[in-house]
Amino acid sequence: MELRLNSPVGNLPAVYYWPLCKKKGYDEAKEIIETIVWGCSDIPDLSVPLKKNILHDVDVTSYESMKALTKRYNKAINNVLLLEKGTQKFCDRLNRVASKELLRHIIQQTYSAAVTDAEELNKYQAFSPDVYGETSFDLITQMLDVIKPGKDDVFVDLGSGVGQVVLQLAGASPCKRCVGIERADVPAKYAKAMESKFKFWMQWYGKRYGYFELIKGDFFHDAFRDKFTEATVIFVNNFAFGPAVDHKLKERFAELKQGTKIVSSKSFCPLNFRISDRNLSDIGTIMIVSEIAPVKSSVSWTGKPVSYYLHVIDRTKLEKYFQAKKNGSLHSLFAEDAETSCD
Ligand SMILES: CC(=O)NCCCCNc1ncnc2c1ncn2[C@@H]1O[C@H](CN(CCCNC(=O)Nc2ccc(C(C)(C)C)cc2)C(C)C)[C@@H](O)[C@H]1O
Repeated sequence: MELRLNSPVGNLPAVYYWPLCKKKGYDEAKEIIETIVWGCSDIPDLSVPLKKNILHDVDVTSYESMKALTKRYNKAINNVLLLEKGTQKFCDRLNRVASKELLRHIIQQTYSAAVTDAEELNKYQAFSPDVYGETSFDLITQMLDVIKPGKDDVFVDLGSGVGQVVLQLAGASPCKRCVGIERADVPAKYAKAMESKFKFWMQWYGKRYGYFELIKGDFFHDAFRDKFTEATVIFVNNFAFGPAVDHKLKERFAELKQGTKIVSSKSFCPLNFRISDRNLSDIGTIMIVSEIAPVKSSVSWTGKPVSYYLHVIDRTKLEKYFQAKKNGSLHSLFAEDAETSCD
């Protein structure tokens, strides 16, 4: 016994099977109803019938009631598609960027469909993937408001897990490429399913998304050196990384393009780093670091507000240092204040 939902833009329908799934954090009947609401959200003519007729008097525990609900929704969608066929109205709502809230719903729906056994994913990760919509989604949205990536940007998530951040960037930003690199078998396996479910749902709603790839591998592997050199925006949730990994990342950052932005949960260089003859090999000599103030919601599990760090690659900092040194004005600029080093 199946329940079908027609695509509001005439693409392949979504198919659910009865009995529906209902477990911690995943209620398929609720998802069907939310998907019907979102499916109608771009069609003004349906906003009244949606409440008065389509969603009227639904019993999610009864197959007949759910079947009748999907029939009313599919009939309404078919009528609209027939009316709009070939008109400007149809073109106007096709391949637009999804709203933030719709994208949140799509990433949740993608995760629920792709990750069939959430227990298999280790749960100690900083932002456990099964509550992505309630936690990380807003944080990433805030970072996008700070970074404002454009159509010429190439985004990389270092250690991308099942790929939710990459999908959010692909759906919410104009980046020409979004890349995730994940080495562990289980998340990398689920990332494949996430990719296909995300593409299905974005087409179902008729929403646009940028080119993205979720790669399996260790981001330190030589094969991925070009992923660093081509990147212009890098996110790395390095809070739990050890000094060895952070050190090796700094070696990769030394090869980044001028102007590349790195956002991380632990800074790669002290905020008050000052170039001196004693720290010329530190990564701080080629990057400008700043703290991104936490929003109200971003408290960590310790309850205290956490900060994030923006690093911008700027080699002119080093050039200015040598220039100043050359024309001897250095000692006046940098009095004998405490020197800091990066490592
Ligand atoms: C030489 C050496 O020491 N090697 C050992 C270390 C290997 C390092 N190389 C790795 N390569 C590929 N993937 C690896 C390697 N290290 C570990 N991961 C994977 O990262 C995943 C965890 N990810 C999160 C997955 C979801 N993506 C996010 O949460 N992204 C994200 C990014 C930035 C932010 C902000 C901007 C807010 C800071 C927020 C979220 C983070 C915590 C690192 C796990 O699935 C790990 O398997």
